[in-house]
Amino acid sequence: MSKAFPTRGGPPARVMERVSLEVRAGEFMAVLGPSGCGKSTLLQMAAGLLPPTEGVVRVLGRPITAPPPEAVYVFQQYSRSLLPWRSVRDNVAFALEHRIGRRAARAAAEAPLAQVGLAGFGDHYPWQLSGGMQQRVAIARALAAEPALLLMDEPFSAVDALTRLDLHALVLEICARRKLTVLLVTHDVEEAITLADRIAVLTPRPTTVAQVIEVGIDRPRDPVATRELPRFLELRHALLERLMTRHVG
Ligand SMILES: Nc1ncnc2c1ncn2[C@@H]1O[C@H](COP(=O)(O)OP(=O)(O)OP(=O)(O)O)[C@@H](O)[C@H]1O
Repeated sequence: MSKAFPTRGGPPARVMERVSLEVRAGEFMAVLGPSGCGKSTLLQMAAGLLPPTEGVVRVLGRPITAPPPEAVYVFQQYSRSLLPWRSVRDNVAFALEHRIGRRAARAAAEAPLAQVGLAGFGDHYPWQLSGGMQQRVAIARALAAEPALLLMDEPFSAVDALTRLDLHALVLEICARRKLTVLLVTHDVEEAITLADRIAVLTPRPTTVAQVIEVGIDRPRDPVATRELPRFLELRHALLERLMTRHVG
């Protein structure tokens, strides 16, 4: 698919040029690219939130023009995606209320909260929690919807480095337990290697897919020990070399 945005008076800004990417069922794919290359645009198109200028997005073989019911989206700005006037439990219940009603949704919120390590925090409000805990709430809300497809836009970039490692461990654990297909957009090379089965590397604008790399590190993975493996270091080196701006052009 291709994407161009209209500009005032000038020719359209071509952001994406014939991007073709297939995410296999049950796979964790990371999309890695330099800042501003169009990663969020790509994810929004995959989510049916933004139409491509040319081409088509298919989810489970169906062309989509609106967010598919199988998918949930986790945003970078958890503080903006949680509802501050609702308790943690009611934020998670929000994902289910339209299907099963408020009371049943509240009860169903407990399991995903426990799964992200927040059992006992249901009555707190988002603003009473740390950034990492708030992002856990957002992940619990995503899981509550029992999605087949999880779309994540730099979900860990707003938290500190140690919290990020904790959240990586959480995501690895969730993916080991549930059969999820994940598309994660990130500019963090180490995050992509730690979490993904394959990494799609994007070029600067107008964006195309430069390469799709098989990570080839066995699971279960530990986010700390994985960083010391020769394969991790080899991939990290190759990806950083490719993505650093001095190599662009
Ligand atoms: N609605 C829009 N109208 C015009 N231009 C847009 C629009 N949305 C995005 N762009 C442009 O498209 C390009 C890609 O933006 P996008 O946010 O997808 O990049 P990104 O790779 O996610 O960036 P970052 O890594 O900084 O988050 C940018 O140059 C941006 O200015």
